[in-house]
Amino acid sequence: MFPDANTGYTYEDCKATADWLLTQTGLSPLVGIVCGSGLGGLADLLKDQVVFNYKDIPNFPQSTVHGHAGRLVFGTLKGRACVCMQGRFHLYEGYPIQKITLPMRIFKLLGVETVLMTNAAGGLNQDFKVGDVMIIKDHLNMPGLAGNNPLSGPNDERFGVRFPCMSDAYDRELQQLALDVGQDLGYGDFLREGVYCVLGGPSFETIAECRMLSKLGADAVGMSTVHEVIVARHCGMRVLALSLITNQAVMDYDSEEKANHEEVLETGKQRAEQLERLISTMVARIEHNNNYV
Ligand SMILES: O=P(O)(O)O[C@H]1O[C@H](CO)[C@@H](O)[C@H]1O
Ligand SMILES: Nc1nc2[nH]cnc2c(=O)[nH]1
Repeated sequence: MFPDANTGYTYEDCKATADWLLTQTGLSPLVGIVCGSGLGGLADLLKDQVVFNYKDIPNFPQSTVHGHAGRLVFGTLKGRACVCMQGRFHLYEGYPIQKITLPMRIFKLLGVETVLMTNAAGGLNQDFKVGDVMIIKDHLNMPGLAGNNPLSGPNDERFGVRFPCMSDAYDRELQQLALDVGQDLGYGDFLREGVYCVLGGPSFETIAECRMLSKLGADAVGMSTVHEVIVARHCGMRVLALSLITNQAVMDYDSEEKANHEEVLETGKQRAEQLERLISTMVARIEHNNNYV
């Protein structure tokens, strides 16, 4: 379970991949986007695309999950240079945790300052409905609490400090911007804020686990994002993360509901257009001197 120090990539490995990408694209993006399960349509909005299949990128893992296309898309969104992961990596795919978070360090070395992430998640908060979009304000990192943290192993100060702070993991100004943009677009009815809990997966939660996570303060549960957030914050990028509530977590022994990936992808399809508009409007309003227009 504990990552071997040797499974990490060196700064030079990451730099070689970033330089390889920069040479091919000539585009230095300020915004990086990570698409969750079934939410990869966002990448299709980029203009003047340069696309790489993950299998062609040096050091990159492969996407193995349905709903994660496995393409890195460079281009412009609302005139801003962006790079978009159409598909992310998860612990349950069997990759070491340093490997699933490698793209965050590549983002940093490409020049990215702001990372916008999406994911599909189960709703634990009884006030949430399927189709709600939760702005993540904090997380519970279950694999991390058990010792599986992407920063385990030797620390390279060129990326960041040995003991990074996580009380400011989710940028408060970006959260406010998401709320403002959501209100402007008329999405107030389905926009929520809350705490995301990451588990290892791939099995969904038992009823007792859902009840426990809810008591611990989690509003939504999933199998991703947090590892990427930790690595992105370690190297100084600002982060906003959004959870699409694709299913209600089952909390009741009388319930007939059963969590399944098909429902997750189906809800993604239904809300994709609004999520894409929310993110692309945010991209247009992010300023990179740390201000927002
Ligand atoms: O978090 P993303 O990548 O959106 O995917 C979520 O959806 C899958 C389960 O349906 C899991 O991989 C879970 O983490
Ligand atoms: N762990 C977990 N991940 C999800 N991804 C989408 N829905 C869920 C869920 O209910 N549980």
